[in-house]
Amino acid sequence: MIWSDFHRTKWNEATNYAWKNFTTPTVRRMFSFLTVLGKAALPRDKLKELTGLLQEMKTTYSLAKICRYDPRLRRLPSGDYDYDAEFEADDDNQIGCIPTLPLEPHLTQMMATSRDPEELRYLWRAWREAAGKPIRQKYLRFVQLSNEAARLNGFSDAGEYWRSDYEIDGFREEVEELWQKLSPLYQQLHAYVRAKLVEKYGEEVVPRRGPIPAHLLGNMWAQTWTNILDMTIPYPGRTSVDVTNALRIQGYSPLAMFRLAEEFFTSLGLEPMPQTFWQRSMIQKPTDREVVCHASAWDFCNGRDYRIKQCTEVNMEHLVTTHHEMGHIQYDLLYRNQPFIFRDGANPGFHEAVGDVLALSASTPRHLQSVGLLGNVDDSYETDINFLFAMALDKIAFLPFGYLMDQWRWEVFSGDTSSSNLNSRWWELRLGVQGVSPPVPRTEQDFDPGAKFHVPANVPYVRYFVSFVVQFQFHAELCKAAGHEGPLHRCDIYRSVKAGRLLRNVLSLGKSRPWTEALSVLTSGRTNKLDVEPILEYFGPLRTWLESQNRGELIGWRENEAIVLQVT
Ligand SMILES: O=C(CCC(O)(O)[C@H](Cc1ccccc1)NC(=O)c1ccccc1)N[C@@H](Cc1c[nH]c2ccccc12)C(=O)O
Ligand SMILES: [Zn+2]
Repeated sequence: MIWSDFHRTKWNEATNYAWKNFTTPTVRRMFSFLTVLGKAALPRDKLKELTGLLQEMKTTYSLAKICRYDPRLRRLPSGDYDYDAEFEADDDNQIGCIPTLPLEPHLTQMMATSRDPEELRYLWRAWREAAGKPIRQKYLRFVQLSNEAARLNGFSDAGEYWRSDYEIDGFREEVEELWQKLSPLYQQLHAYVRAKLVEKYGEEVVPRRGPIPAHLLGNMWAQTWTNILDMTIPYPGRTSVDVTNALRIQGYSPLAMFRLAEEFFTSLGLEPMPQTFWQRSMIQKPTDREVVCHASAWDFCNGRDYRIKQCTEVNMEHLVTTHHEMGHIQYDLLYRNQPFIFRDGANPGFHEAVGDVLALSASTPRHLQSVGLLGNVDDSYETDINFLFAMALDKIAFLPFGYLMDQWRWEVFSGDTSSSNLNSRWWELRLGVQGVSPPVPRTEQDFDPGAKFHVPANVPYVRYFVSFVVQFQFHAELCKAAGHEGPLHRCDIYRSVKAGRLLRNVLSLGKSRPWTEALSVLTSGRTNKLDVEPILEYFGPLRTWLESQNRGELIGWRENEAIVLQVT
C-alpha cells in the first residue's frame, strides 16, 4: 500500500464527515489537516511524473561537480580568463577537464577561503553551469504539476498551499512588513562590508556605490558572510569568536561536536539524543558512495528512531549547523507524545529556530571561553562589537536572501514570473533586495536559483526568514526566564533549567495549537505575533557603531551600476 493510497483512504474517510461543524476545537483541527491530501491528490501518472522530476533534480544537484580552476590553460589574448574553454571541451577533452570537485566540502571551502577574484568568479560560474542550468526545463514542468496538485487541494497555486502552513491570512504582507523594518540595518552592514571589500579588491572589482559582486562574500550564494570576517572585522587583533582553529587544535571530531551540542540541550533539562541516534546517524561524508550532503534531520515516527545526516567538517560554521540540526531532533522528541497529525512544528519557522536559539548562547565569547574554545575574553567595548559584527555576518546578512528566495518562487507558482523572465526576475530581486550582482553576465539560458539546494529539492525557504526573526523572540524570553540582566547579546542560558522548562512547554505543543498561541505561551501572553524588536535590540549597539563608521558612505546601492542582465 503506497503512501498516497494510505493517505487517500484516510482522506476519503475524513471528507465524509461534516467536520467543519464539529464543536471540539482539537478534533476540528485534526480534520482540517487530514483533509489536505497534498501531491497525492494528483492522478497516479502525474504523481509519478512529479516525483520523477523531483528525484532527477535532486540527483543533478547532489552529483554536480566542476573542474579545478587553472588560470594557465585558459587565457584569452586579452589576458582574461576564457570561461568558455571550460564548457567547450572538445570531444577528446584536450582543453577541457574531468570535473572532480563537488560542492561539499571542496567548493564550499574554496568560496570561503579563496581571495582571488578570478578563481572565485570561475567557481561561481562553473557551479551554476553544472547545477542550475541543467534543470531549468525540469523545474518549469515541476511547477506546472505542483500547481495542479495545489488546485486539487483547493488552493490557487503551490505558493498559497505553502503559505497555508502559517495559518494566518496576509502572511505574505506580514513577511513584507518584517523585511521593511529590518532592511535599514541590513543596508548599514552592506555599506560597511562593501567599503572593506573595496579596500581589499579595489574599485574595478567592487563598485564603491553599487551592489556587491556575489562571488566575494565567502559563500556560494552570498547568503551568509561569516567567511569574510577576517577581512571585515571591526577591531582586528582583539578577541574574535571564530573558534575554528581551536576546534582543530584541540582535535575535535564531528562526534565530539555533536556531543558538545547535546550537552547544551541536556544542561537545560531537555532531552538527550536517543541511543539509535548515535548508532544510525550519518555525521560524516562517506568515502565509498555519493550521498546528499545538505544537512537534514529525520524523525522515523516511531518514538525511537531519530537521525541526522550531515557531512560535518570541523569548523565554527558546522558547529552552529550541528546545533541547528539537533534542534530539529529536540523538537521531534518533545512532541513525540502528540497525536501523529500534530507531530510537527507550530509553523515551519519554529522548527528552524530551535537549534539556533541555543546556538545564540553557545556562540557568546563567555560561553566559548567556559568550554575552553576561547582564551581570555575581556569585557571591552571592542570585543562586544567584534562579536556582534560576527553574528551580524550570519544573521543580518542572511535576512534578504531568506526573504527573496520564496518571493521569487511564489511569483513563479502564481505565474507572475514565467519562463521568459525566470532568471532575470531572480537577479532583479538579488539586486533590489540584497544589493548583490552577478560576477559574469547572466542570460535566460541560465537558471541560477536552481543552483541552491532548496529549489531542486523543493524545500520552502521563508521558514528561515521567519526563524531568524522568531529565534530572537525566543532568546529574549528564555534569557528573561534564566534571570539574565544586561545586554541581550551577552545572554547565555546554559544550564538554566527555568529557561529549559519554558522552552519545553512551548515546543511540546507541536502543531496541536496555532503558533500564535505558542508565542503567547512563550511570552506569558505579552504577544502572539512575529516581532522584530528583539533582533533589533540584540544588534542595537552594532547599529550605532555601523552608522558612525558609515558616515560619508552611500547607504544602499544605485541599481544602474550593476551588470544586471545582458539577456541575449
Ligand atoms: O538548509 C538549511 C539547513 C538544513 C535543514 O535543517 O533546514 C533541513 C533542510 C531539508 C528539508 C527537507 C529535506 C532535506 C533537507 N531541514 C530539516 O532537516 C528539517 C527537519 C525537520 C523538520 C523540518 C526540516 N539551512 C538553510 C538556511 C541557513 C543558512 N545558514 C544557516 C545557519 C543556521 C540555520 C539555518 C541556516 C541553508 O543552508 O540555506
Ligand atoms: Zn533546518
